[in-house]
Formats: sequence, C-alpha cells, structure tokens
Amino acid sequence: MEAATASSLHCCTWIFPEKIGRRPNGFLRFSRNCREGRTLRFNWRDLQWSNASIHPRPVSLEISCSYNNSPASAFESENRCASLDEALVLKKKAEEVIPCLDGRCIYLVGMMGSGKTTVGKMLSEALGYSFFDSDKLVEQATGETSVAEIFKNYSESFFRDNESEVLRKLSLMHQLVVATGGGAVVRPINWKYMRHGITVWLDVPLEALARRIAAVGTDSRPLLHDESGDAYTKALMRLSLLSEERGKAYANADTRVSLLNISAKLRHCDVCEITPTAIAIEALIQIENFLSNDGVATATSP
Ligand SMILES: Nc1ncnc2c1ncn2[C@@H]1O[C@H](COP(=O)(O)OP(=O)(O)O)[C@@H](O)[C@H]1O
Ligand SMILES: O=C(O)C1=C[C@@H](OP(=O)(O)O)[C@@H](O)[C@H](O)C1
Repeated sequence: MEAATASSLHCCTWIFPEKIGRRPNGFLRFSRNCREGRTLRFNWRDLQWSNASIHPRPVSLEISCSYNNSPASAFESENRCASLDEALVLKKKAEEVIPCLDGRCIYLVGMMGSGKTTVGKMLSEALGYSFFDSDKLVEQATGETSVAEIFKNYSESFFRDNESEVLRKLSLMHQLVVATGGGAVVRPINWKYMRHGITVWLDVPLEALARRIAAVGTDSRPLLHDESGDAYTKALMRLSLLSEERGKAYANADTRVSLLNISAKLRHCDVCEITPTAIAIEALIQIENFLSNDGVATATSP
C-alpha cells in the first residue's frame, strides 16, 4: 500500500538559509511516497551548519505524516537541537586555542548573572583546564556558607579583601578557568593579578540579566537583595546602577563577548536564545583573535 506522506520540516533557524529559503511561517513542506513499513530517513549530515560559520544554528526538526489525507500518528518525530553539534564545535575550537593559550588562565568577568560560572565550567571542560569560582573560594577561606553570609556577618570590604587574596593565589597557577565575582573588576589590584592570564568580559544586556536573576531569586546576591518591588524590577534597577559604576572597569578586559553581537551573528531575535555553549565558543574565538593580535585588547564597548 502506498502511503502519501506529507512531512513537515520545521526549523527554528535555518541552517542553509541561502539554499532552503526562509518561509514566513518557518515551515518547509514536502511530500514523498514511501511504502508502508519503510522508514523515511533524512541524512542529518545534510543539515549541518555551513562551514562559513563557526556557530551552528539551533535547529529543531519535527517530522509527521498523514495517510489518505487523514492525520496519522507521527511515525518519527525527533527534536534534535544543535546542542550536540555545538558541543563538537566547542571541543574543536578549544583544541585549536589550547596551543596558543600556552597554559595561561582565563578569567571571566562580568555582571552578576552574566553566566561566568555556567560558561566557565564549559570552557574548562573543553580546554581540559580546572575550574574555580572565586566566590566559592572566598566562602571556603572565610569558613562561611555563602557570600550573603559574609556580607551579613562581616562587610563588603571584608569580602573584597578576601576576594583579592583569592585572585592573588590563583594568579600563581596555570591552566585554570576562573569565574570571578561581578565586583572583582573594581579593585585595580585585582587587574594586576588577572593580567597573568586572559580576561574575558561577558557582556549581557541588563534586561536579560535581570530576567535570569529574577528566575533564581536574589537571596544569594546580597547587592541585589532589596525588600521592595518584584524580583525583576528590583534586579534591573540595581543592575543598572552597578553597570553605570562598573561599565568602564569591565571594558578593561582583554576580550569582550557581547551577547548582542552573537545574537546578530546567529540571527536570533532575543539574546535569551543563545546557549551557554554558543557563548563559550564565542569566548574562544575572541581569545584566539586577541592572541593572534599579539595580545592587543579588543574589549571596547560598541
Ligand atoms: N546563556 C544563558 N542562557 C540562559 N540562562 C543562563 C545562561 N547562562 C547562565 N544562565 C543562568 O543564569 C543564572 C546565572 O548564571 P551564572 O553562571 O551563575 O552567572 P554568574 O556566575 O555570572 O553570576 C543561572 O541560573 C544560569 O543557569
Ligand atoms: O557584583 C558583585 O559585586 C558581586 C557579585 C557576586 O558574584 P557573581 O557575579 O558570581 O554573582 C558576588 O561576588 C557578590 O555577591 C558581589
């Protein structure tokens, strides 16, 4: 029996926009005849990203079929996000960058919630480096359970002194990825320590930061913990003030990873669509550019 199979291929973002063409509704429909019992197969390799772009595009595929114009249950449905492909690109990029890094540490700087910990862990794994979160090291050094407790039981300046001491110790080591605290950039002495390695500024729009922080709550971030207002609004207000104070300090970094730039490159509508892996890939690209530029900083704001 012949089954007229109408399949729909739904791409969140087209991989070969120039070949496939973007449909207004984001769907590409096609028909194929296939015999009952046979599996309709697609060659995933045909759907790889273009070599021209280092960033794979996130893709989701939905395959459904109908029989004699009646909807039939999907014989195959698969969502394959580009996470696997992105992980491979990250690994490959890391292999290229490792020799240029020559064991130098990577220090991630940026506002609270910019993804230093999340992206830092991915980078360390891809590079085969050790990962350290400077907030955690300060907690260990002071014997407190959280940064919030350190602020409450001591003071912000006590925290900052310990943070500087942690960065000093880390600066003596190699092959590390360090997620620094959002305020580490304000003390010039910390730059002296971080200059032993390469500094990467994760530049995330404030609205996206506020959304992330509102989602997890402000309890663990004492500088954002205020009693009035909803979580998003209070986070956004405090972040705006901190960003005004610190904007120039972040721009001291050797390299800048701008989520707005990544989003333009990947043709995303919203920076929230950018995965941490894509950010880690961009960080390695910027590090590579910096190193091939004889270490001349490129982290200036747009
Ligand atoms: N690219 C991303 N997209 C969405 N959420 C993210 C992204 N990166 C980090 N997050 C989330 O944002 C929150 C803060 O991230 P985190 O890595 O702890 O930031 P930081 O170390 O800079 O404070 C976490 O809940 C994390 O899961
Ligand atoms: O921006 C800041 O001044 C701070 C950021 C926090 O780290 P994260 O950036 O990891 O949240 C933590 O060090 C402390 O709450 C102060």
